[in-house]
This record gives sequence, structure tokens and C-alpha cells, in this order.
Amino acid sequence: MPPNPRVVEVFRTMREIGFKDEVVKPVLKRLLKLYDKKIELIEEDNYRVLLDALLEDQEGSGNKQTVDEATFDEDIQDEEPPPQPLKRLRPLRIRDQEGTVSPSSGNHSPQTNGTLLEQSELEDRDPTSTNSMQTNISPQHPDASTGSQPLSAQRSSSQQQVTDRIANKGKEPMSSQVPARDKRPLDLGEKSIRIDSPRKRKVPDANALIVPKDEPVTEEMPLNERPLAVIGPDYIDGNNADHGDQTSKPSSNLEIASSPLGEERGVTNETHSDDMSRNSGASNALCLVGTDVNKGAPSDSSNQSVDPELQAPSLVHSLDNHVIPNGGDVNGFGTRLGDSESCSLPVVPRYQTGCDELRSLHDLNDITKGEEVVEIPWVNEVNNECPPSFHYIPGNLVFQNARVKFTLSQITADHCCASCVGNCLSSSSPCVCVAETLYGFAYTPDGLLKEDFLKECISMTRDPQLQCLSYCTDCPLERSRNEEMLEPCKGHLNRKFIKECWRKCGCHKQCGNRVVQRGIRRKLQVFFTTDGKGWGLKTLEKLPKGAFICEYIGEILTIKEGHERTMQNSTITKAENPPSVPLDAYWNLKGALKDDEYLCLDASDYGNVARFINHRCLDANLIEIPVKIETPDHHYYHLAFFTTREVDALEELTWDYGIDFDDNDQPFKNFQCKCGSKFCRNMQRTNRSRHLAS
Ligand SMILES: C[S@@+](CC[C@H](N)C(=O)[O-])C[C@H]1O[C@@H](n2cnc3c(N)ncnc32)[C@H](O)[C@@H]1O
Repeated sequence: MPPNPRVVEVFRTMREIGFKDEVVKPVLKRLLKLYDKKIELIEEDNYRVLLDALLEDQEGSGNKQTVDEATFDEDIQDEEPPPQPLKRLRPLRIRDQEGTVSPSSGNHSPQTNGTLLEQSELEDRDPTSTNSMQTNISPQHPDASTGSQPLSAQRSSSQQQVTDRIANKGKEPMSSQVPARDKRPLDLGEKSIRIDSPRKRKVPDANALIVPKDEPVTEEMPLNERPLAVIGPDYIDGNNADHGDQTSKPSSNLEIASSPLGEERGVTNETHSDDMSRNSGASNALCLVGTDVNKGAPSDSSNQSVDPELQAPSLVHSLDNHVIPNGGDVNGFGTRLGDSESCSLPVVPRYQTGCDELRSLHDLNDITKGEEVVEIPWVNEVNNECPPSFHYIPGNLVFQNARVKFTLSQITADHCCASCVGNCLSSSSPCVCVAETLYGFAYTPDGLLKEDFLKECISMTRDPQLQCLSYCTDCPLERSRNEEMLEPCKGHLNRKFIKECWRKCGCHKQCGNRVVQRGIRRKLQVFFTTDGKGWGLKTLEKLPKGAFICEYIGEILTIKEGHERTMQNSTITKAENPPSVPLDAYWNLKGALKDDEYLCLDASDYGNVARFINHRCLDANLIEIPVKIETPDHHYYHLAFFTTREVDALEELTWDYGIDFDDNDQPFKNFQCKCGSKFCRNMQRTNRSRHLAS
């Protein structure tokens, strides 16, 4: 019987970082026994658990072989359903607003942070305002016992070094304790909802009534107008702090050290002294060391002392294949894509990819690998970095538990324009598709957003007086953070949305009410920024105002799944990760949702070019607008980016992630914002702290 390829991979990976098979074998057996023969738990996060165990053995207890010598193949149950892949996590995007919550949310301190404008500049809102609408449906807090188990982040420094060394693909090590997954559904019960209509509060001078207008682009901002926070030790050389040439970074040293087993291995000595270096230097060190380990360690299995039972050539071949998705695995998704039983994404193999491999992974001329109608090239004129490894997907895909229904039967006559023909925009009869939006078609015949519609969308996002927030009593975002000590809901921004015609409609595919679904049409380029933000997206052509650029594409996760990813990766923040984006525009609007209907999009491993769009505080040239296409459900929608103004060719495209730089409770670390906007919230925060300190 050929050896299990997953076991082969374990040995191969361990060998590459210097652990001999005979050392690995007993520990692996022990862990398999411990983890109920689930090898997936050992594979997670670059074999973190195994590494920790190996190191622990080395550090004193020795090799304790406590399992029998049954073959690994017997030990491993391949029939087990695949667990969720453990991945690094990024922020769930939170629009933080001050405000009180309904009394039912318990003994929580009132939220005091502002997002769009600094709290100190805002006048308190009267919660009894006549504009506040409260819908009370008996609140119910979940049983605290359903809380997710915290992950321990305590590891010895040598453990940290070795796991860091193999985390060379940008995957952060996870906790050494793999938690038992709590599969119990969390019952939210019914919720108490308050919806605040346009808010009444004082608008500070500097940011008063922000209207869309041309703003200087980042590159044109003089350095002294950048947020002070960006001028840190990593930034002084004028090059990229987060992604620049790592070898020149003083905060992270790479040495070649001799391992206890005699092999040469890269070691990082991280001497970061500030948040910025932790965010940037640490993750860079990981990437660099990982690449070196890849190159330095013998990867050719023929040179290794492979356990004979594991030397089936076909298995070695299949291991090689999964390194480059195009090279043998036709789907590029690993082995489980063909599983028709499941609509989940397969577990992404945690292979290690060097820059050369990434170069071949990402076609210079087209990072989309032909997935889009247009080609989108990538270029790096700053250093030798390649774009990070990820699967390019042109449309969202459900990861596992998210409830998204795309059924024709669900689209009733109220939700499609079956009787329309040709172009709905020029039809004299009203189109059913836009009936529910109340404001008619959002698009002009040229396929741009109507001026008024865009203006309102921008105001509702940027102008605190026009923002409309809804608050939940039992906020799934807050609950995912800390179920036992629920913080009050910080509010979810309600938005205007677009409803496009779709396949059950009678109109033509070229109907003017179908824009987002036709995909990217503009000439775009992924490029390496010169101002320390890593990769970015720019337009190669001049763009009119209101033009559709692209969707934010990623895996559709439940908020709970999203948070689990965050926690699994919270020990080290991967600075360049795209944020997970909650699809929260309609939470609370249509009654209580089920747990698996609170969704977010995660673009880190599966995504499109939107994962490269950098953040700009407030006056970004893109705005995200919810677009409903295939499902009348409110809880799932597409997030489409449109230009907020005319954008020149070669300008970087940006959007406001809605980050609250004051929120210290998040399970992730915010980056130091280098957006260059005069409304930069991070800069205001930095200035405020300096002011307080002086
Ligand atoms: C969605 S990704 C954007 C693409 C990313 N720059 C990359 O290299 O892949 C978000 C990450 O980009 C970086 N980033 C985005 N906007 C930034 C900004 N204004 N200032 C500094 N870093 C930024 C941060 O590291 C953030 O976590």
C-alpha cells in the first residue's frame, strides 16, 4: 500500500528544515494519537504543532514514543471531513461609531470611539433623538459557555524561531495548542435592534461635510504632509518599510545558523522596538527567511533518507505538483475541488513558495491567469518582491458554513423582470428589478453610476451627519471577539444598494442594468508602491467618475469562521494581509439573521485584484457599494468598487477600509497608515498622542 501522501509531505517538510525522519516519526505518531488521527490538525499552519512538539522533545524531555508502530496510513483517517483550513487572519473591518446601545446589552462600557472623525471633535449624540428608531424583539444573550476557546500564544523563543523559519509563505504560526473546534451553533435568538437615521451631531471644522472632490494623490503629497507615524526607522531610507529590500533592514537580522541536527538554517533575531517594526519587520523577516530556507534546504527528495514505505514515485510527483497550481492539478485548488458533495473550498496546501516560484505562479502579463475579461499585469520597480501567493478567483466562493442560496426558485416574480426585453434602462415600462431600491436605476446608459446616486452613497459613507447606522443588541462581530464580555455594538453602516437584472430576467445580457456582473473592464495594473504600502492597484487609463472598477472577491465566511482565522493568526500580524470585510450593510434591517447568515469576505488565499487595493482615510478615489445580483437575500451581496471622482491614468486606486485606529481591542494589529490623506485618522491619532505626551 503506498504511503499516505500527506505523511510524505510531513516528512519532506520536516526534512527541509532539518529534522530527520527518525526524529519526526515517533513525535508524529504521538501527535496522531493525541489528535485522534486527524493529520489535518498537524498540517495546520505549517505543521506548527509538530514543530512545537519536536522542539519540546529536543529541549529536554527527549523522544517519547508512546504509540505503537502501526503504519501511518492506518493511523490516518482519510475519510474524515476536511477541517477548516487554518489561515492567517486579518481585521474584520469595523466602522466604529460612538453611541449608546440598548440597555439589554448589559453592563458594557459605552463605546467612545469615532471612526470617520475623531471623537474629541464630535458632539455627543442624543440617543433619544427622534431620528432613532428602536425595534425591540426580546433580546437574548447567548450562553457564555458557547464561547470559542482562546488560543494560547505562549511559546519558547526557539520554538518561535523555527516556526517562523518555515512560515516563509507569509503564513503566521498559530498557537501551539490546537483547540477542539466548537461546532455548536450559536443561537442568537431574537435581537433588539435600534436603527439610527441620519445622525445629528456637530461636525468638526476640518472635516465638515466632506463632499467628493479631487484630492491630491498619495504620490504627490510632500513627505512632510504624510502622517508622522510613517516616519519610523524602517521608512527612513525612503524605500519600502513593509516590503522593501529586507537585507537592509536593521531590525531583523538574518543569519545562517547550525541546527542541532547539523543542517544550516536561517535564524531571525528580531529586535523590534515599536509597533511598526512588529508589523512590518517581523513579517518581512518571516518571508525572507522562508525563502532562504526553501532555497537552502535540500528539497529534492531523492537526496533524502526517505522511509522506504513512503517512496512511491507517484506520491512524490503529486507533492511536487501542488506547488504550482497549473502544473498538474488542473484546478489549481489541490485535491478536493472535485468533491461534488461539498461546496466548500478545499484546504489550501501549505506549501512553501519562493520568489522564483511566485514569479511563475503570477504571470507578469496577467495576474488573473485568464480569469477576467481583461489582462491585469503586475510590475515591481522597487525591489525583487513578487506578489504574494494566492488563488485568483473572479467570483466569491463559499468556504464552508456560510449560508448563501443561489436558487432560481428563490427569485420570485417580485425579484426579476421576467417581462422586460432588451435594455431595461431604455424600457418605457417600470422594471421590477429596481422597484425595491426605491430610487430607480443606479446606472446611466454609459454604464456609470448616476451622479446623484453616487453623491448620496459617498455622503452616507463619509458624512457623519448623513450616516445611518443600525445597532444590534447582540452584535456578531463583538460576540466573535469576546462572547463572555460582550461589548456594545459599534453600529453598522446602512448603505444604498444597487440591484442588477440577472438570469431570470427577460432583458438582454447587455442590458444597462448589468454592470458589475460583467466583470472588470478597465485597464488596471498591480504594482509595488513606493511609499511603504506594499503592493497596490493602479489604473492605466483615465477613469470617469462613477465607473465600476472591480468587486471585492474572496471566500465567503461566517463571522465566526472569520474570527477563528483571526485568532489562529493573532500571534503575529501579517501586515500586508487584505482585511476581511463584513457584509454588514443589512444586518438588523430585515429581522434577526441566523449565525451562518452573518458573513464576511476573506481575500487572503482566494481573491481577485481588489486584494491589492490599499487604504486611504476618507477621501479615497473608490467607494464600495453593495450590489445584489443573484439572490434577493439581504445578508449576502456583492461589494463593488466605483470611482468617487475622475481618476487620472497611473493613479493608485484606494478605498477607505473604515479602520478605527483607536480601537485597541481588536485581535489584530492595525498598520501604520501611510495613506497621505490630510484626513488621515492614524495621523490625527498620532498627533493627539504626541500632544497628550507633551
Ligand atoms: C488589502 S491589502 C492591500 C495590498 C497590500 N499592500 C499588499 O502588499 O498585498 C491591506 C494591507 O496593505 C497595507 N496597507 C494598505 N493601505 C495602507 C496604508 N494606507 N498605509 C500603510 N499600509 C497600508 C497594510 O499592510 C494592509 O494590511
